[in-house]
Amino acid sequence: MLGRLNHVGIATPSIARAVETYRTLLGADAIGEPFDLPAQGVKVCFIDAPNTQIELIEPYDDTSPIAGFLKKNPAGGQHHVCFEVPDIHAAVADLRAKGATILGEPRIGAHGTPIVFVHPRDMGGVLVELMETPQEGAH
Ligand SMILES: CC[C@@H](C(=O)O)C(=O)SCCNC(=O)CCNC(=O)[C@H](O)C(C)(C)COP(=O)(O)OP(=O)(O)OC[C@H]1O[C@@H](n2cnc3c(N)ncnc32)[C@H](O)[C@@H]1OP(=O)(O)O
Ligand SMILES: [Co+2]
Repeated sequence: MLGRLNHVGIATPSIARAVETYRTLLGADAIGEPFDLPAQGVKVCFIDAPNTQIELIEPYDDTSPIAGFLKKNPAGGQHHVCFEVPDIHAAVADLRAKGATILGEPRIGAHGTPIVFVHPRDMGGVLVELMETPQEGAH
């Protein structure tokens, strides 16, 4: 089931400030345009690294799923890791059969393919996102 690491999600109170940090301290130059994803409650900006992506996420509004995380971590921090899976519904069924808690049902994520989250208590304290592998040619 476990596929490639697609991205590392970083929660931040300000995408603009986080982008500046990655640009000035790490020399990041492949930085996408920020965009809103109200259905997921976040604003998003991708930074390309050679082997994966950094996904900067900022709350879209007060009901954002990352609002609680930022209350506990006001400066932001590492929020989730995302692994690709070939078939999201098969992955969800497999995980549920093994007793894991899946947060909600698969929904379309920032890459346009279905995503779902596994509760951090089942994953050693790490919030894990599973994402159906994009078709060849898509990003
Ligand atoms: C950009 C779109 C999309 C993509 O395509 O990539 C995304 O990535 S969207 C990213 C944001 N969306 C989500 O995170 C959705 C799934 N998350 C949730 O459903 C909730 O955030 C949560 C994981 C259930 C946490 O709910 P919350 O109400 O914020 O927290 P609690 O205070 O109730 O915490 C319960 C428990 O979990 C621990 N926790 C919370 N967040 C994290 C985290 N990011 N990593 C690790 N652990 C986390 C929290 O500390 C609590 O632990 P205990 O105190 O031990 O109970
Ligand atoms: Co993500």
